[in-house]
Amino acid sequence: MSFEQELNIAKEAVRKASLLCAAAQHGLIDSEKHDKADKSPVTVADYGAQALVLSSLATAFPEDPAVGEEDSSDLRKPENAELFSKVVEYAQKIDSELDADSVLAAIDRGNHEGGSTGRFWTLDPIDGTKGFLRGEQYAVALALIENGEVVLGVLGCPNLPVDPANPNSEKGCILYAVKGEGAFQAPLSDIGTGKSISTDSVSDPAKAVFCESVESGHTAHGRSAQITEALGTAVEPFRMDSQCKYAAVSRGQASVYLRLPTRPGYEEKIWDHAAGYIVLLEAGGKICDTLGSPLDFSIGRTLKENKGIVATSPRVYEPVVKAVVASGQ
Ligand SMILES: Nc1ncnc2c1ncn2[C@@H]1O[C@H](COP(=O)(O)O)[C@@H](OP(=O)(O)O)[C@H]1O
Ligand SMILES: [Mg+2]
Ligand SMILES: [Mg+2]
Ligand SMILES: [Mg+2]
Repeated sequence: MSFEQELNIAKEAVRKASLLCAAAQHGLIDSEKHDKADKSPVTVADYGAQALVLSSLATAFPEDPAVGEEDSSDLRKPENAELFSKVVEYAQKIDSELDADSVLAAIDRGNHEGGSTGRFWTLDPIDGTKGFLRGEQYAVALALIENGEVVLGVLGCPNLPVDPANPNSEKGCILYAVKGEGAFQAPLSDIGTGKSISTDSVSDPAKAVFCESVESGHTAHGRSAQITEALGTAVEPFRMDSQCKYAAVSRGQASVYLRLPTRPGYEEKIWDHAAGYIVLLEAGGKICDTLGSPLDFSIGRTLKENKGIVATSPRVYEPVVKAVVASGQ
């Protein structure tokens, strides 16, 4: 098996970060969250999870750079001292060797620019922070990119039921994939016991189950309703936060994940997609952007050459992409 050590380290790092997030989600108080300069939310758990994952990677692979969503600039400001001390407190509960300086240093290992040569990790410590704050779905998403191609991905989904058919089953899944080796899921409580997962085999797009973001600012809900109608289904997409949508398509719970741009200049971030992308491809799925172009992870921190996302099980791919392209911008 290729990337065996990388996969083991990545799974364990995502498991630990998922534990931190789950511990923080219940009863999160105002002083544990913050608005970034772009007005998007961040919490002690986003920072703590980035510190845990990037410090594990720094120990195991000191030469590997990382592209992480968060940086420490706000945490270093005197007015955020309380937020910072909570981050350190949460991180130390999981890894007692971390202190204030090592938390800041680990977070700032995420400052790499990405690109097309060599290898780097990309991390979204909490994808779906808005879902996390609502007590709903979120994911810890970690991927390895080599020469511009995603080669490994791990998704920690602490609130996702282990059995897609049973919403009351144990909650907390880890999904993972290495390029060319299939996709797997294990309960977060026992990450050594992965079972192979695959997409559904629905071929009639009118029977396809669609999913999309909860947030109307992140995807155009009206346009997806038009697309499903054009494909002959009256059922609108179900809504779920984060890369759990890639998990849903990868394990046959949904056939299609649509992400339709809400404003022209927005560039999707590589950490919002890399881990879900490789898990989905290895589960048998297909993916492109809303113009039908392949996703390009080789040009920096964003997917700036792409517009939105269309991710599907294999047999509905062509009709769905055709309908999305026909629905215009
Ligand atoms: N205008 C926009 N269009 C698309 N995605 C956006 C967006 N503004 C923010 N996002 C991204 O949407 C992600 C959440 O995805 P979803 O909507 O599927 O739950 C956020 O990740 P974070 O929560 O990590 O910041 C953020 O990066
Ligand atoms: Mg964010
Ligand atoms: Mg994200
Ligand atoms: Mg995030």
